[in-house]
Amino acid sequence: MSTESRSSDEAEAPRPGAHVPWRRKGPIELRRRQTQQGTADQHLLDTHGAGRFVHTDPWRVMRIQSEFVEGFGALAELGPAVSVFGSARTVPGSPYYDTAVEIGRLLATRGVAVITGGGPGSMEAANRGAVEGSGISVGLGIELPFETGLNPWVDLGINFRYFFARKTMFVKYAHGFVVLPGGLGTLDELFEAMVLVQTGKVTSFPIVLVGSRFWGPLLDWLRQTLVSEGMISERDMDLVGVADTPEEAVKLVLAGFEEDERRGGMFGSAEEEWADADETGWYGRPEQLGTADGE
Ligand SMILES: C/C(=C\CNc1ncnc2c1ncn2[C@@H]1O[C@H](COP(=O)(O)O)[C@@H](O)[C@H]1O)CO
Repeated sequence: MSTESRSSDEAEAPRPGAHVPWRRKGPIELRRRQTQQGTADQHLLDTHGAGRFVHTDPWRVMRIQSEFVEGFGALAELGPAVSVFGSARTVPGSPYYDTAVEIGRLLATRGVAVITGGGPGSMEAANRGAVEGSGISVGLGIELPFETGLNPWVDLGINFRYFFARKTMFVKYAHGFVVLPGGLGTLDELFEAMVLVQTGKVTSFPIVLVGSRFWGPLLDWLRQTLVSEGMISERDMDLVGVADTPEEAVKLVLAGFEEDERRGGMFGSAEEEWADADETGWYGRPEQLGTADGE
């Protein structure tokens, strides 16, 4: 590049041979005052700076990484599992609570582990059902300002600091979602799952909404507003199924799972999945296919 065509930023860059303080830290190059940050060893050994260092972004990246490592390690051998979502405020003894207990129990008796957010309400209920059904009861807790801790029915619990690391576990280790009535947290989890299926980041992943009375108005809005305004396609409405009983919910969520097992594994070939898409309505669209494992 000629000197004339350089941008003003580039014009400030040191010419070869010009003396400017310069350091390299792995892939990062530092010049001038940026070189005066001290070395990693200095930060580690300097007792005055130690407290501040743990609040830096590189340190946070290590913590984030460790959450993935811990989560992958703890759940790698879980076997077939379904994630169950629903309100943290569902009251024990209420119809929604009892429904969640029964869903957890039915999944457990079918040999399917139950994964929840590990909190109170419908999460606790589903974990309780899993224990009552002699199954595996998993809780992926989240550190919140108002600490609630893992519910007492969690047998395998992991506490996360970061929502996004925790969310990865819900999807990576489950073969489908059951979504009970809930508030913002539940809606967040539902829509994230729908987007992952819609965009082909996960495949053969049934999402079952429990309670047509509760979910009906939302589904009507999706159809009447999002579909009619062209924001989603009519086929996107097939990303979710609706059930009104625990038996129906478990049957729907395991139908996709059993279909997948019949094909010989967690992820049958993408081609096969798309070929079946019209019949089952569970799968996204071939033109949106990313990679089967979402990476
Ligand atoms: C609000 C209360 C406790 C909060 N404790 C939670 N512990 C674990 N996971 C939670 C908690 N709150 C929300 N979640 C996640 O969101 C979904 C429920 O949120 P909603 O807004 O109640 O629908 C749930 O699936 C969790 O993953 C005590 O009242």
